[in-house]
Amino acid sequence: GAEWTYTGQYGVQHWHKQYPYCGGVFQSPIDLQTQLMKYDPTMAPIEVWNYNLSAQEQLTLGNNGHAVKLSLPSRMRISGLPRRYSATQLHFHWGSPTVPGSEHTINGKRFAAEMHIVHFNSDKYANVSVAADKSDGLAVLAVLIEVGEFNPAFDHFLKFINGIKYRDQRVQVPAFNVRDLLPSQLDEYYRYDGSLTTPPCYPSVLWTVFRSPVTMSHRQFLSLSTALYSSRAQESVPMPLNGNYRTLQKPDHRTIMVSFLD
Ligand SMILES: NS(=O)(=O)c1cc(-c2ccccc2)cc(-c2ccccc2)c1
Ligand SMILES: [Zn+2]
Repeated sequence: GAEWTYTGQYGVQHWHKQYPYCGGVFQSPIDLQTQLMKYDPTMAPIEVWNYNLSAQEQLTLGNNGHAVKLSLPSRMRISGLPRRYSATQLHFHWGSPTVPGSEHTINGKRFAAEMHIVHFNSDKYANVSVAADKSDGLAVLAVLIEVGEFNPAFDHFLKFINGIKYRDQRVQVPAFNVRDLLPSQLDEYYRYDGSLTTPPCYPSVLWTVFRSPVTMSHRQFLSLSTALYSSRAQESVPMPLNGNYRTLQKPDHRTIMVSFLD
């Protein structure tokens, strides 16, 4: 599609001109505020299937100019949701080394970064392209990231990040256990109906935001937040890729279901 960025003349306030849904309802991300929350005792722990990929398999790590993304095989699945969803990719949103850049906030607290594992409703749709604009098409697992303890799981792809510094660069990386990127507890999460947080902003995402953040070390976070450019290698002026998080959207009278009581 046409160009879009996070700042400037094609920044987040302008997306709706090229992508009408971006100006629509049920947009993401939102601030997960206590007063919008409702405990739902029927929300089961999220279960992941086939997340433990073997190192013999290779995944494509790419820089699409807006984020760093890792392709995932569709046999990776999640359950504990109203339907069964198959994975397609994971990617990250961050700020800068000194400015936090998660997309969702919790009672106004913004975290250093946020990882999204994108799944599509494989019970109902043949592939993610068909599912992407359907109201029951996508389910995204969101993991909030804080700077703290070193996390070896992130190094499975961070050690290759200098191979994809520029837009449209891709490398193959050995697969690994993607479960290790998730918090240890998958039973406590926020749930709401929302949208893609990038154009075309389809209102097609069942969001699951885990309550517990994960950590990566400051050195790992510097690598994620300073290694990439949104410009292509041959462009004369390199444009650092950071601050790739959308502004908070209106709650639009949505209720945020929570799987925990305290
Ligand atoms: N942030 S997100 O989770 O809502 C999201 C989902 C998908 C997505 C991916 C596959 C199928 C369908 C939707 C793609 C992006 C994206 C991020 C950076 C640049 C361009 C697109 C972002
Ligand atoms: Zn995302």
